[in-house]
Amino acid sequence: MNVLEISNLSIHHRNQKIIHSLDLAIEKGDWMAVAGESGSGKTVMAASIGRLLPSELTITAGTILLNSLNLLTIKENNLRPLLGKEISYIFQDYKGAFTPFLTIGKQFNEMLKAHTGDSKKVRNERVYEALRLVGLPEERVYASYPFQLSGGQLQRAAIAMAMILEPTLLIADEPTTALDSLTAASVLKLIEKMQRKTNCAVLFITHDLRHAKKYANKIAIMHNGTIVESGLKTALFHRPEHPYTKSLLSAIPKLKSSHQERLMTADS
Ligand SMILES: Nc1ncnc2c1ncn2[C@@H]1O[C@H](COP(=O)(O)OP(=O)(O)OP(=O)(O)O)[C@@H](O)[C@H]1O
Repeated sequence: MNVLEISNLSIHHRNQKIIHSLDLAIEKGDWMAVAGESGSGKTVMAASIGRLLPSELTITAGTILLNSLNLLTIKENNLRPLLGKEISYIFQDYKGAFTPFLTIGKQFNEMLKAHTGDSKKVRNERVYEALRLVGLPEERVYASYPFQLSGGQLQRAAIAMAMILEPTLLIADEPTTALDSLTAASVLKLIEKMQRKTNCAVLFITHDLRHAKKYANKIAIMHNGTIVESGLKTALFHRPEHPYTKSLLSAIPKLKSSHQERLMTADS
């Protein structure tokens, strides 16, 4: 069954089409990578799912179903509790995941307070466990302000926050672009671990087809505001059909041997 089903989505900026006739389906446990050139509409598409678009962009057609619930027509009051609980986001700008003036622990606590009836003691235990799970020293990070953590630590904390309520859909919009390659690899492995634990669906926006190749089971290729081709990774890599997909694949650096390929994907 599809966790997420986007059908015939169109988004405009005034008279300009940003997204048009876009279809995408993601099943439970899928890691769907969306790749495509800069400006093709990946971020706008991802933001539209949680109705997080800036006001100048308008959804002009389509449906976005999350477990059969149309996110585009439900009332704002009913949508808000789903964000964080059913749909979580991780962004490239991990600094934006946290308010600068509150400790990380306080921000986790507020999140749990908003979505659960847990007591303070239970909330604290859950926060410690969530931070431990992503490999952070829980007591120190709990008491830290965002600026006291490194980029990699902050992105780990952002992942812990995104996953603490075990959402059905995790949307990761270029989560590693701002990180060095070793930290990026560890962050992607962490998302993989969290997905295995919860069996959530992952919508992974990336520039890097090597990341898509390594982590995703399905890939969608975006071009000029729509998805031109999508399907199982193996099929798409071995038998691309759309000319744009073919040109994108041919742009991946050619690898001389499987040994070199292993080296390349190990640090990416
Ligand atoms: N707030 C906005 N107002 C007007 N146009 C916008 C706005 N946000 C995005 N766009 C336009 O929508 C198109 C898609 O942008 P989007 O950020 O989704 O691309 P992208 O594929 O995510 O690119 P990148 O890989 O560089 O992040 C672009 O032409 C962009 O200029």
